[in-house]
Amino acid sequence: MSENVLVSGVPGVGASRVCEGARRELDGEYTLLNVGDIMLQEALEHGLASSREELSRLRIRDQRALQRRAAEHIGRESDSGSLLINTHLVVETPLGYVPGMTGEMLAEIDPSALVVVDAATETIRERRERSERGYEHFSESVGFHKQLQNAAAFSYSLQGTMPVYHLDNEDSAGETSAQLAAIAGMLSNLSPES
Ligand SMILES: Nc1ncnc2c1ncn2[C@@H]1O[C@H](COP(=O)(O)OP(=O)(O)O)[C@@H](O)[C@H]1O
Repeated sequence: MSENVLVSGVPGVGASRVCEGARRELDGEYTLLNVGDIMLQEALEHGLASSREELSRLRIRDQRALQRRAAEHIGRESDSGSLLINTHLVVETPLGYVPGMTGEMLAEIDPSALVVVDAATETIRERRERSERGYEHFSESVGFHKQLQNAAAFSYSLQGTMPVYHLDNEDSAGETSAQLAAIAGMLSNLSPES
């Protein structure tokens, strides 16, 4: 049976790097998808946005439609095997924070586990400054974003049956990747053969 593992982190915490490392360790057992990339691809195809920043500036209604399409895409991908899904549980927009997932998306993706990648607020700020990925449009409210994300994680958990796992990415990203790979591997081993 295939498993879907949702991985979330406040932008800059290192979730992408950790997911990429875990994917390599899992050696083909899981495919890595990034919800933001899928939404951006959909937005490009429909002429709605041409960058991640523009994506977060779309009307909430349009963001919802893109989220729905991304979930459908992921649902189709999960028919072919297990997925590591890098997403944001809480999205920062110029008008405030909005949920990165909806009940409808969760029902479509049906994750087996939700992993929150975490680090100290100051560490996240420093990583944003050092990174070339461009985090300039995010506000300084990293601590608040983290609080919302943690609240969102458990409220999403209540809507389904997935446990929430906390991963500390304060030190070596390689070690955090190995921990994520271990969780994903454990889930695969728990699954009954179908
Ligand atoms: N454990 C870590 N130690 C040091 N730097 C890290 C660690 N994890 C990530 N980084 C760095 O932090 C920056 C943001 O990481 P990235 O994976 O792009 O973040 P996210 O996907 O969470 O926005 C990158 O420059 C990355 O190399």
